[in-house]
Amino acid sequence: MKATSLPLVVTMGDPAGIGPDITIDLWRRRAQLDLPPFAVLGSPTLLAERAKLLNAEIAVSEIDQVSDVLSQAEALPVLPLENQVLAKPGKPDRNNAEAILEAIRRAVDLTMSGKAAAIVTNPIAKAILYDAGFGFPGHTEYLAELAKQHTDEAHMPVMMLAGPDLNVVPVTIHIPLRKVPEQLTTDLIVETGLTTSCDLESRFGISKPRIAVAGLNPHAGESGSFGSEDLAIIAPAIAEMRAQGVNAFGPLPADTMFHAEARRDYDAALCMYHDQALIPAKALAFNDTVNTTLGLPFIRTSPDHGTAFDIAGSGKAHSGSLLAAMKLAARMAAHQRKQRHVGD
Ligand SMILES: NC(=O)c1ccc[n+]([C@@H]2O[C@H](COP(=O)([O-])OP(=O)(O)OC[C@H]3O[C@@H](n4cnc5c(N)ncnc54)[C@H](O)[C@@H]3O)[C@@H](O)[C@H]2O)c1
Ligand SMILES: N[C@H](C(=O)O)[C@H](O)COP(=O)(O)O
Repeated sequence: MKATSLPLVVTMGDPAGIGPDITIDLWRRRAQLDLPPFAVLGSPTLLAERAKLLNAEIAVSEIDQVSDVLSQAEALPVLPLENQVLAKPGKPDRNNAEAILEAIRRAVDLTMSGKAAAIVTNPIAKAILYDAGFGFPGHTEYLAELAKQHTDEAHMPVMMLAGPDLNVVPVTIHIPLRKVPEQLTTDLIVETGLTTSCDLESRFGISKPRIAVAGLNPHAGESGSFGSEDLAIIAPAIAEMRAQGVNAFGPLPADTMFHAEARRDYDAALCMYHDQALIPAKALAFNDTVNTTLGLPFIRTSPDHGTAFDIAGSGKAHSGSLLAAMKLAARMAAHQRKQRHVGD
């Protein structure tokens, strides 16, 4: 494994999903994959059982602190959770909710206290957590709340799906489609665009990132004939972003902005709702795209897929997106370290 100054922390995700499977698969192939060092926040027993089920000949070791990762390379290093984890693959259980959330909380604590370089989250099933009283739509919004608890400042989290040939940002995220027009405001688009531009520069090293802004309606509204939001809400947001120094342009008709030639013109596409952004990203590169949260005081990445309960424990889960998430987290952490050195 590649030496970086601090390891990553990888959360267990829903233990009944494919998080354990893909984590085990990457560990099994760690030498050939040149993985950054990492510790899993999860259940050593569950991971050992899942490895056995998958016929993966790996050892699992319980560690006390993240730094123990650096001195042992033989067994998958796991920081055990205080909450109990009992899970059968493919059978989500709300009794695991506390453990799932504990892993996320502790990952933030470890990263904010400087013991880990970045957080990589395995997928969670949101409905299970809602049943158990979880009050946030997903990781993205929960991580912003945890960041606030650490810093006493509000943070607006921005979801970006980063793929080999396409970065997309949904301005509205986990809301019903019918609520998109009412929640889409010029201010929200501007704030999302500013964070995207700033973090593409500071975390990805892209100088003066080009931000293509999608329209909401067919043909970006066809001059107002197919809807008013493109002219009344999105165009003023682009003007404001440009006034604040962001290299933004649009609104573009969403159906023609994702083909290969169009993608060469921008570094990220700012999209108006979840599926407008995530469909092209996942269609182009499902196994290589990473979900990352911008706008927070720590680095977080995640695979672009969900818990895939239908294939958990079967050996069919592709681990490419988790691999890409780990590598991107390590790359962003290294970039941040380099920038801090320059600033010293
Ligand atoms: N980062 C996250 O925590 C995250 C991301 C997306 C969805 N989810 C959650 O996951 C749950 C299930 O969501 P879904 O069914 O819409 O999406 P999903 O990504 O879990 O599954 C969609 C389909 O893709 C397949 N698939 C997914 N990942 C795969 C992989 N790595 N290898 C091979 N096949 C794979 C699944 O078997 C399934 O057929 C939901 O509760 C959702 O909220 C979580
Ligand atoms: N919207 C994401 C997707 O569909 O891939 C997913 O739900 C993950 O969201 P969080 O990272 O907020 O859990």
